[in-house]
Amino acid sequence: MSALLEARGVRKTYGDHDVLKGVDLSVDTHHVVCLIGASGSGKSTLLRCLNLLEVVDDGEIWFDGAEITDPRVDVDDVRRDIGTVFQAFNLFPHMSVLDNVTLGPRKVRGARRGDAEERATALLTRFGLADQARKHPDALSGGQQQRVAIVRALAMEPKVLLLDEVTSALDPMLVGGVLEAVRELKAEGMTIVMATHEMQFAREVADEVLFLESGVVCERGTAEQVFTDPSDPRTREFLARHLA
Ligand SMILES: Nc1ncnc2c1ncn2[C@@H]1O[C@H](COP(=O)(O)OP(=O)(O)OP(=O)(O)O)[C@@H](O)[C@H]1O
Repeated sequence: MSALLEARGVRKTYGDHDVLKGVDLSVDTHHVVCLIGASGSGKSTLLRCLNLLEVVDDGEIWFDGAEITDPRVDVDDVRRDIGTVFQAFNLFPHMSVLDNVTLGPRKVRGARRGDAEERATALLTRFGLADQARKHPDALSGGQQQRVAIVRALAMEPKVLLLDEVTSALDPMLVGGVLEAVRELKAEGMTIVMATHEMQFAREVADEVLFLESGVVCERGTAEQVFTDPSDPRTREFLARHLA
């Protein structure tokens, strides 16, 4: 079976800074792929290339059997199926939690309000947010807001979820609840690509781990291989600092 989402030789340059230097990535359905690496190594940029928020300078992105970097592709169509959750939750502050979650299904997928609300309520309940549905985001903790952002992405029924440092902006006390939500998604078989600084979590959930340094994938393998027997000295050095 071919991969659901692939990057083939992706290059991205900002000015004279080569941020991605020919990155290959292959994500199978139901797999969790974790991107690890130092700040500035290119993890977020890679995720932004995968959902076409960035235009790649070279290489291709393939999704669901089609090359989506082909200029004839409708970007909005593609993004409907690729859910993305960012470090800063990016909820609409003037809308209730429920409206934040139902907006996409109603406006983009054309769902009826009643159906969208029913589904949103079921998702909010599953992620422990049923009591928050009528509140505005600023009445919620950062961890709750991030779980709403995950629910909002799920409400669009994406085929893959891209998670960009979803716990980095959170108080350490609130990280656990968000990681638990990701754990649940994995258990349900959601396909996920996740950039993270949470090494223990990556080790626990990843089917594959990619270690990026300066826009190059230095190491890739199962979590077991990468975390217990890394072959590249740069990975060893990084993990020695971050697994301590
Ligand atoms: N829009 C942009 N314009 C110019 N440079 C950028 C832009 N976006 C990212 N960069 C640069 O690209 C490099 C990679 O950034 P990126 O955010 O992808 O790294 P990262 O591995 O996700 O880092 P972090 O772990 O801190 O999120 C950094 O040097 C960053 O400054």
